[in-house]
Amino acid sequence: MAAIRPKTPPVTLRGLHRHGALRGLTAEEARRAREARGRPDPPREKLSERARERRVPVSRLGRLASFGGLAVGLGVGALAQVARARLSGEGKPQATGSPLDSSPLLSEANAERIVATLCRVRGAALKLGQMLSIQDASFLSPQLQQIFERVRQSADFMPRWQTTQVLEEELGPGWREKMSAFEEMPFAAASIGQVHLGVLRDGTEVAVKIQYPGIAQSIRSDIDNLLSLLKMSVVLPEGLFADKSLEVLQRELEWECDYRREADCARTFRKLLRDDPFFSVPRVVDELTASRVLSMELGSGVPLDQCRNLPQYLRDQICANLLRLCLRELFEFRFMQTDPNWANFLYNADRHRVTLLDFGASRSFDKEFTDHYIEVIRAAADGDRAKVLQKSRDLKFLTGFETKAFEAAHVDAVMILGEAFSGGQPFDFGGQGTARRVQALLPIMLRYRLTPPPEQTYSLHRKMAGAFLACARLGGRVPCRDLFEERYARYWDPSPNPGDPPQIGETPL
Ligand SMILES: Nc1ncnc2c1ncn2[C@@H]1O[C@H](COP(=O)(O)OP(=O)(O)OP(=O)(O)O)[C@@H](O)[C@H]1O
Repeated sequence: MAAIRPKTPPVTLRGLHRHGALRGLTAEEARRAREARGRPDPPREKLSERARERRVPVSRLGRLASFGGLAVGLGVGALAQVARARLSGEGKPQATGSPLDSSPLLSEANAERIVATLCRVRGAALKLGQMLSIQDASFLSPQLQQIFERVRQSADFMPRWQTTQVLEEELGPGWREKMSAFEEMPFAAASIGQVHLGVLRDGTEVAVKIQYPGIAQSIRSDIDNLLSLLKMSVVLPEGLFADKSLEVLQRELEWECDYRREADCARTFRKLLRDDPFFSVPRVVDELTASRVLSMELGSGVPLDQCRNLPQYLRDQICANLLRLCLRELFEFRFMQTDPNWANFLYNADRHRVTLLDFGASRSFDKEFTDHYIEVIRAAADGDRAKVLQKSRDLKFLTGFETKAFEAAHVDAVMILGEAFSGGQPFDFGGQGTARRVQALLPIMLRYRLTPPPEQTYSLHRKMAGAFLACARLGGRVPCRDLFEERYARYWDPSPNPGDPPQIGETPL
């Protein structure tokens, strides 16, 4: 196999196949990749030092009390902040220009309060916070971004008695006998569950995700509580959290709380990606899975945010595969994992492969939707503004009665995204500021939108934006046009492809 040179020429689709993005690394390449990262592979994630053992408030009243306490604390903190500013003669805090602007409520002390409360109640509010924290910096004020980032890194975990209670209720009293070992201390704490290491009787290591109690029942009230708090502290752009988006968010969170559904989605993805040269999906362990417990084989590797120091050619390959996967999910499987959290992609340098995690936010797309959607991208890639407009109407993204200003902003946004798919050269995500340019159009789009976008686009756009952002942060150069052309040709090719995966039918989505 050809040795990899330190500097490789720009990535092309043929190059991807030939030079290895779509195959594993040799032992020597893996060694170099590890060296480039400067340390050996940790076997798995570790809980942040800031995480603390704390009971999750289960009853609605208990959760409300936590939010109420925060509101009072914030008010007091803000008054103190304003008083201090007056006494020291400071003016109003500087506006950042971001749509979610800062206010005295976001002082350092109040930031602490918000972080502590979100970590304690976890659930929907924490999930919403996480979703916001992976947005581009131009959208959230730096203070809010920092708050959510800290929440993301420091969620608390349940005490042992609460963990055991959920395990017994879900798996029965004999759950412990199904494993030869079970680590009492979780190695990851997430918004709606925490993850423990277990070892099956045959020696297989597994990740046992255990849902916090009361989370599923409190989605609606948690979202309402968090939004009231956000509205107290920041100016939310009109239309951003319109009823429709909240409805969609609520439904997605309900899906995420159903671990049986997530297990089904993981099995489906494992089947769909069984021959993929770059991505794998861990096996679901049925006997340790129920509505609030999900066990899967342990994946090894590091989350993508720790791949920023890899050599350029490896980052290019990772990014190309991320986009290849997005296109396959949407236009081949019509089934997509829509949570773009970096932590859901574990890169294993030894195998030069990525293990996919977290299928709770998976959903399917109907053929009529993808038929129109692929043509919107086609038109954008070809620079055809009139067709972008027409296809957006076909997609019901626009009614046809919008103002000219709105139509122009919409087409501009699509064309900016389409740039990635239009050039003959690999697209350099590091240098484009794509997300920032689209964000600049948001005020008009939020203000003049006549119809809520089709339901399927909420999670799709979150995923696409997340994938673009991941590629930008990794500074990847990707032959997007080639990837799209290949997918487009296959999409409209009537002859069944021998390599095509089976159609999904069994997953209730
Ligand atoms: N099979 C696995 N192998 C290795 N690590 C795992 C596995 N499953 C989960 N984890 C770890 O646990 C973390 C949380 O798991 P997961 O993302 O499935 O939970 P979640 O509640 O959906 O989290 P989030 O709120 O981050 O979306 C992952 O980011 C990863 O670090």
